[in-house]
Amino acid sequence: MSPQAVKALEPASTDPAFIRNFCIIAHIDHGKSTLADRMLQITGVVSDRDMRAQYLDRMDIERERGITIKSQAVRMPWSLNGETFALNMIDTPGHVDFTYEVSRSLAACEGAILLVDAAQGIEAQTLANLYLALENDLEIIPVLNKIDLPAADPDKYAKELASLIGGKPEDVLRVSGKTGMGVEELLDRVVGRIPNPVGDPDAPTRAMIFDSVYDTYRGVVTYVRMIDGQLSPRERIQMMSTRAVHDLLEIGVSSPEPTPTKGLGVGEVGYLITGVKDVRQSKVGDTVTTAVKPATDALPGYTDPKPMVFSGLYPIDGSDYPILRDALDKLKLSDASLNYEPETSVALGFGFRVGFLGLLHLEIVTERLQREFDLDLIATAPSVTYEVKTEDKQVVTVTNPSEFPSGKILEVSEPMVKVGILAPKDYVGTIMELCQSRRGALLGMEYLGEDRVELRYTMPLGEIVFDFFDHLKSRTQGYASLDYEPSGQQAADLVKVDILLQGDQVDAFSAIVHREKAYAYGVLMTERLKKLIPRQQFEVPIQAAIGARIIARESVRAMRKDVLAKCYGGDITRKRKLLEKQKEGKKRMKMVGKVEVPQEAFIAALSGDVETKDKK
Ligand SMILES: Nc1nc2c(ncn2[C@@H]2O[C@H](COP(=O)(O)OP(=O)(O)OP(=O)(O)O)[C@@H](O)[C@H]2O)c(=O)[nH]1
Repeated sequence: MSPQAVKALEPASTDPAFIRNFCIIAHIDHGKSTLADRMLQITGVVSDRDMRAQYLDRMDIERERGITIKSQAVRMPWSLNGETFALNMIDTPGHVDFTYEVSRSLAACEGAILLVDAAQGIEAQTLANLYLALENDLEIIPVLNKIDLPAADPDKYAKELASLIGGKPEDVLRVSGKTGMGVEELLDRVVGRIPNPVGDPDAPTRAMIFDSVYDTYRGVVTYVRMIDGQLSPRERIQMMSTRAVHDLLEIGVSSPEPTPTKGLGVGEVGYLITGVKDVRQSKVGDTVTTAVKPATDALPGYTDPKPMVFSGLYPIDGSDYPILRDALDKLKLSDASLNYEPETSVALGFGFRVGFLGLLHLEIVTERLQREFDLDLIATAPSVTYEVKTEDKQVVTVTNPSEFPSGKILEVSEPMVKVGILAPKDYVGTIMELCQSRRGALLGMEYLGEDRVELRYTMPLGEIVFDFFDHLKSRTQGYASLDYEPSGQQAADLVKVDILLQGDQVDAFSAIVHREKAYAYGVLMTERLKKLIPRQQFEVPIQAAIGARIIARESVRAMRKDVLAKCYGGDITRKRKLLEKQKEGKKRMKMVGKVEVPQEAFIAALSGDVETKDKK
């Protein structure tokens, strides 16, 4: 390990004046992880030999998708004017779904590097993360990245950034995370511009939990930011929300691997291991204090984010249900934004209704469950929360279409979001057309610099969660970027469309859609299921209905003869092989009433991609 790296491991001097806590925030793909890589190398924490791209992106999914999902904290040493500082840097995710991760990282810092791709300029997430950082009173250091790119236009975007956050264009730093150019000057600016953390070393200890990860070998690893007092190894600590007391088995810093130190003082960022295996003992936002001299007031915790999208998760093999429950408990530890509760479906059996921050969050969680816990799952179509007022003035909250009350409905209201879309001005027309088709109402349009426009809409969340982002990207050659935030509920003419097989309703295929789109949904689903359901010994009528009214129908014709008919008199092995094949096939079937529906029918019928296949 390099001398600097060894230096980084010593706990910072008790004087927090030599500590700087900062994060890197930006729009997705503007280069946070690559810049973090260069910082790890330039400060000597990771040698050139050990360096690999996106070093801090730990999860396979992060590395495969090239996106950051979990905020990783790392300590780096940096000297300026003969003094050595401990820089605690937090790399953050850029996607709109992971704003919660960003907001937790920001609360542990005093400053933020606002990174903008010098070839793309300011994007929706740049603005969204900037507003979050300003809400946390962070010192902002504006930086243009990727200035090595031929398409980079730093002069143009320095002006844009300066007009956005104040200051002069010449104050905007210009770096390349790829080549390392300008990064040393940036580290100097971090030391010079970001205030050091403040706190009372003699007050009762208080540390804020800003992340926690479940490690199969070490149990729960809790990441904290020290506010007051200090923590030492072997100390007995207390979680203020549960009053639970634990022995501190290990305390240290990530530099970038977890490395034990002699303790943590005011302003420091590090990790604690207590050997606890129960995932609920270490809640993000909780305050850690010492058992011997506990603090009286807990720190302001995080507000758990409101899930924006719901989907039913069901194990394909019903006996995997307990494994799914434990897996969700474990994921919840490292992803506090995950909300779930048991749910049953006539067609799919026992599962969970899971709340996510957005579609990418849904995809990532489903992928993590399949990969880290070897679970084969069906995810029902994503839906949002509706408030349904019935004739007797009761208001029913519906997060699953099957909860939609039957009988006379007085009003249905749906969640709305305020949408911000940034794109080159040439795409304004196609974007407005798309938003209009999703029941969007234009709030305003502003020019940012000469050729970019920010469009603001209110739109039903239900019109965004499925494929709006994909359509927005494909209509604008990927140039448009999107951000949204909740903006209350609004009444709308919504109906529940049911799908019936042989007259039996299949709850997994029900959906709540706007009346104007009900017929199209019914036709789409009946046509799709006709392609996916194999022929049976009898005809299978497939119908779409609103209440008792049938709005679309298809049917799967009966199989003409017994599958063995053609081999009577044939040799016994062939007959046995055919029966074996038929039995194998049955294993993958879900019985819905008397109809055998293959698993892939549910998956294909519920996933958006079949829609695009249809379109193609
Ligand atoms: N030419 C050039 N490419 C860069 C530079 N920095 C990053 N990239 C490339 O830009 C892409 C995104 O880089 P990342 O560092 O993963 O971006 P990110 O902001 O961390 O992405 P998320 O974590 O998903 O938000 C990668 O292909 C990088 O190789 C740079 O300074 N110059």
